[in-house]
Amino acid sequence: MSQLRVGLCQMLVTEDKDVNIKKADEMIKKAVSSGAKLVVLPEMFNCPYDNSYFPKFAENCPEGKTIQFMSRAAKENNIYLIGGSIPEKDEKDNIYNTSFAFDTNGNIIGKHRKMHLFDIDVEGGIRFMESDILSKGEDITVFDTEYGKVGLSICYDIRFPELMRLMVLKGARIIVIPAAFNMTTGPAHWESLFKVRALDNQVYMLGTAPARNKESSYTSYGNSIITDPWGRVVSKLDEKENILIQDLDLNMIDKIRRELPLLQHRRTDLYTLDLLNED
Ligand SMILES: NC(=O)CC(=O)C(=O)O
Repeated sequence: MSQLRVGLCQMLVTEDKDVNIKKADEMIKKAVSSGAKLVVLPEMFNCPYDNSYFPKFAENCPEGKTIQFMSRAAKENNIYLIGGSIPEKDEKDNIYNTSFAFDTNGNIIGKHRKMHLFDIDVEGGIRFMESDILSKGEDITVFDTEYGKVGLSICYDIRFPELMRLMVLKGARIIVIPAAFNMTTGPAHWESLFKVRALDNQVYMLGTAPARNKESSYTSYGNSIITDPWGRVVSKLDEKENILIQDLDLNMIDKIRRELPLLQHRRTDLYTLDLLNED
């Protein structure tokens, strides 16, 4: 398959989980009616991005209400669905920021627990400490689709080039990043990060953010974005609720990797990037 139409749902997240699920359902259907075959939701799409909400909104896998909804939505709409992220609770009550990916039959084909927690304190800007509540994920996530391998990470994970490169070494041709940058780091870093990660790794990068909600404690930057393997911004939203629909030319990945063989030119005789603890 050389073409893939994707739909990035930049939805407004509220304090009501049911309202959020309903909104996600409507936006997925709209993306599908525009021809999207892979649909992406934003980080923490069922819950305000705020530590105080995570325990209350957290769900166990696979029985959680949001997880069941996502599986149904993927199957009913015959799409690959990357379910942004939600607070996920394990059997020991540890809470993770987790992204679930579903195939067209509603099966979970990927599950990424945010690996790098967002603990920052910028003078005159934002302070956020995910690790006060959340636990770290341990696994790199790459899964197969009929369009090729897809890598999945969440928000702050994009700042770690080693993780992005490891996904590419595992075969990722598209990297999906459900995210929620803010009004300090968004204007400064969002677009540059998507451009440089696409350029370095010669992949499509897809970033889906929540729409900006001025009433929430954490203000999302929005600006959902797609960058291509040449490092260009292909398409981008502003801060408002909307769906970004875009065709990806998957042949471009091979063309650029052939013409400018960065991945082959790595000096692996001099340096390596090792994945520790691989199963
Ligand atoms: N919210 C995040 O995880 C990351 C973020 O906003 C940033 O890296 O900036």
